[in-house]
Amino acid sequence: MDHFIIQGGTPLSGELTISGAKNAALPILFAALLADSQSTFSNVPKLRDINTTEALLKELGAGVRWQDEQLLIDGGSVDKVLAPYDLVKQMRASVLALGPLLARFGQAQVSLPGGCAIGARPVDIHIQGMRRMGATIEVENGYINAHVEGRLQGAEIFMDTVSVGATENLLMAATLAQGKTVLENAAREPEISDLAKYLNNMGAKISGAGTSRIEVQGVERLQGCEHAILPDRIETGTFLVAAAMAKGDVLCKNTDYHSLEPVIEKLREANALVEVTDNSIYLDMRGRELKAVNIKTAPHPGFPTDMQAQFTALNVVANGSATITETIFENRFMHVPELQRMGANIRLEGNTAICGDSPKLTGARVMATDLRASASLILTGIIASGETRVDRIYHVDRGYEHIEDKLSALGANIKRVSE
Ligand SMILES: CC(=O)N[C@H]1[C@@H](OP(=O)(O)OP(=O)(O)OC[C@H]2O[C@@H](n3ccc(=O)[nH]c3=O)[C@H](O)[C@@H]2O)O[C@H](CO)[C@@H](O)[C@@H]1O
Ligand SMILES: C=C(OP(=O)(O)O)C(=O)O
Repeated sequence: MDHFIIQGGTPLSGELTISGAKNAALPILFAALLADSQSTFSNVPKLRDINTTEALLKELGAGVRWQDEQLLIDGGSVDKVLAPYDLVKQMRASVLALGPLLARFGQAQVSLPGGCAIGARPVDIHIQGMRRMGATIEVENGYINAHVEGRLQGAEIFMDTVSVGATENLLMAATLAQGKTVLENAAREPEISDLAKYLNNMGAKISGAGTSRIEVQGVERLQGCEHAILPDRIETGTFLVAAAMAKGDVLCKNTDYHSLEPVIEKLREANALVEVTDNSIYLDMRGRELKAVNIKTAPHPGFPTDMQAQFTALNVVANGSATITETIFENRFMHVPELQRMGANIRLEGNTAICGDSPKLTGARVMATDLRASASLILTGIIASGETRVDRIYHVDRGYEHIEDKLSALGANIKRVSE
């Protein structure tokens, strides 16, 4: 298994180009299953999760190929409706195959994704919503077995928890349903708006994406089209935090500050100078005092849980004490014991981490437990004195494109070691 070796204490300065968003690309690539013709995607990040998605789409019979940095997906040849355990277990987002397969073929068999390091992550809201649309769904032998006679039927669906994945799955299913679907208490993440943009370009009739009430007028057929994946706000935020922690400066290009407002607000509160243009964000922390900030995660437009671990690391390096409260996932503090091994002064109380001053951070051998936890360990390793080894970096490769190359270009001393 690969690991990273980081020699800490190097300054960070420079610019980088932000990749396409993993969390937009995944639902959008699955949405290509709704069409009987080819879609062409640009700005698709090169990630392990994208490789897994390609493998699953191929398994279902879709045409999948890269051409000149664009990913071409043809749903016309899909001839299977079974998403097997071996692929789904590698990536929870595989459950997003359910809505498109059921809506287009009237049946789907998708392995239950199971829990993961950050929480149990059930998919009951996805299943209940599809039942409301007329599907018969049984969960047995670890699989979600769904079918519907004829087409799904439009329905009014109130989701009692704000769920990004359930909103996406039901939105995709509703595009080919008969009649009108209303999704109430829908998630408002920018990735949902990007999915709706793609679906509308395919011929869907969706309004209200990006608000908590989405209306979908079902259509009989969708066709492939071109789509550029929106920039990754979490990758952007991670690099902004890295520069703030290292008291350096960074220019993130090909990004979108609108989707990052809660994060930028917190970076300014931490005393960073942040300047934005239409497609770039510049952060300068040189010669400034980094101050700890209180964080409470919430669904968009609140502070994103996917930036929580990175801000925990920021607070460890910053002056003063502050609290980090995680409200989305019940177990998203796996990075804390690893950060403590590097000298971090953090105390956990329920769903809150209390971060105090940590006068001495030293390199250590630490283990990545999930994607963003891994990022927090890498960023702390860049600040700590001496050598840090980060094990199990396959988690990082799920969601960060060439993170070691991008950090090295900014001045970090980080090397991938393949065993
Ligand atoms: C691929 C992708 O886009 N992943 C993101 C997506 O995950 P994902 O879509 O899995 O997260 P959700 O928004 O669904 O989860 C939010 C909360 O709802 C709960 N829940 C969800 C569905 C359900 O049927 N029942 C239920 O109880 C979850 O356990 C969690 O506590 O949104 C999360 C919250 O912003 C992000 O951290 C992930 O990076
Ligand atoms: C939790 C994340 O992703 P996933 O939902 O794919 O596990 C993430 O991107 O931080």
